Amino acid sequence: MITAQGISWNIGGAQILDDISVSVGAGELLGIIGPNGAGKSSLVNILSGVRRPSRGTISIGDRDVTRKGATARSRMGLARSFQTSALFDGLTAAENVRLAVQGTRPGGLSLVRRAAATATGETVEGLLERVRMPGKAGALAGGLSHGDRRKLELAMALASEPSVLLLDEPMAGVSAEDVDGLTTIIGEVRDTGVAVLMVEHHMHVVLGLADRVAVVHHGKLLACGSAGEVTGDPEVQRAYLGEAL
Ligand SMILES: Nc1ncnc2c1ncn2[C@@H]1O[C@H](COP(=O)(O)OP(=O)(O)OP(=O)(O)O)[C@@H](O)[C@H]1O
Repeated sequence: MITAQGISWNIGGAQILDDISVSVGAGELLGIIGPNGAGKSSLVNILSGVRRPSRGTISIGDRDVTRKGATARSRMGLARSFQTSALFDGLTAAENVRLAVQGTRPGGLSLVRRAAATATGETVEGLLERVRMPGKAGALAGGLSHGDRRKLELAMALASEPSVLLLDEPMAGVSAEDVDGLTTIIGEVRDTGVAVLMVEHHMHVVLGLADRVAVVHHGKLLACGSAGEVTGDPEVQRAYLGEAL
């Protein structure tokens, strides 16, 4: 569904990404792991169109979107969540989701967007149910726990019924209990046929949930394969020296 080929990114004289190629198919979850500063968020920014790569190409479906911006890519079925919160704290959970749903309406539809999105889209209530927050529709976003805020952000990212979902640390700062809940929800999203690319530091989550895992280190793709393949890779083990894999 989304393919990046030979992506390099230089900025301010520094090479942040070096010849990275990854792809995620429909109904597949690719986990991206790597030490701090490895270039994971930079890769998500380039895939979503927030940043332009110095070299390489990006396709959504069979369309080359390398020169398309974030808005055009979102019209083609791409959605993302951010490492930092993008919620309106003074609005309720339902109001936040409603804004996200309304934001998806004016854009034109494309062939790549999932067929389900050609209808009016899921209702706000449906999205809140999907992230297990039906009872919190009226709660102010600013008063929600970290876990619920992450779920709400996920509901908002799902408002456009994306075919490709990019998640940048969707479980950052949440309790262990909420990590389990979010893991289940993200797995369900993948199982509906969405191509999910997830950057995440919770190693046990990535290794348990991802169909394939890509390891980024110093801007390079160190390994990509099943959880067993990457954890058994000596180069990956060296990159994570001292950390449990
Ligand atoms: N706009 C920018 N200008 C200059 N350097 C940048 C820019 N964006 C990112 N970098 C640098 O690129 C490197 C990779 O950053 P990035 O945020 O992609 O890493 P990361 O793997 O997501 O890290 P973390 O796990 O800590 O979030 C870092 O050294 C960062 O300082």
